[in-house]
Amino acid sequence: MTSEAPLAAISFQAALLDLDGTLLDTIPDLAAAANAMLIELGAVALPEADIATYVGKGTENLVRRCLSDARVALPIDEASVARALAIFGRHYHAVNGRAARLYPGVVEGLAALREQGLKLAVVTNKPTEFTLPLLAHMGLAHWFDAVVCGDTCERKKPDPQPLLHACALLDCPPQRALAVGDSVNDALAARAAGITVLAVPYGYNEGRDIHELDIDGIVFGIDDAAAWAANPRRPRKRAGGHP
Ligand SMILES: O=C(O)COP(=O)(O)O
Repeated sequence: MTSEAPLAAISFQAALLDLDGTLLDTIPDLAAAANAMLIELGAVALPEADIATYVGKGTENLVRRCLSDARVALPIDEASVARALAIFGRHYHAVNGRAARLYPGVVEGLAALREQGLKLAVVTNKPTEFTLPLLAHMGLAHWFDAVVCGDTCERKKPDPQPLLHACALLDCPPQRALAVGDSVNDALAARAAGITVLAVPYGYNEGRDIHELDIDGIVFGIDDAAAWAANPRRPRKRAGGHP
């Protein structure tokens, strides 16, 4: 496909869905665990809205960004980060899924994508130890033919490796896959993998505006993404262009 080709020419075989900020609002649980960690380390708690901007590049990055926040200023040498990560993990396991909420249209959208014959995968930077229990707890696990987590591949999003791994697991050429995410990590990973990518506006995107992203369109939920997949309605934009 060239950058000018109409997207209507694509018949998608798989949807690769981001988790945090796309399928589920996980910020209340992530923030509760991060703040329990900070308090245990003798630091102040941070506002949930600020912690939300630290989500998207995996758990270790979230912990490092909390420790190095100017209001916290805890050491970020390897031993300190490893200790903080263990504390965060203990707290997150205790609350994972407790306050998490499905975004509107997720179940309807997953059903519609399946109805269209697409295989479904979750591709998240969240580690496996938290992802699998969360999908089970939220009643989502049965929808997915593959789950690729932050520690499944050598590299995380924004590297294309996890999306390409999901394509291989689903036996789907990248050109026939549709990624849906909420952040720059999803957009960059998909572009590098040659995968069509949509973004939802209600997620985290590290506090940035999704209009800055190089993507193929904005959709307002997974139900809207399914409608888009059935009838791609916007031409692919050049790098830097708005959707
Ligand atoms: O940083 C995270 O753990 C969240 O990752 P995700 O947005 O790729 O699901």
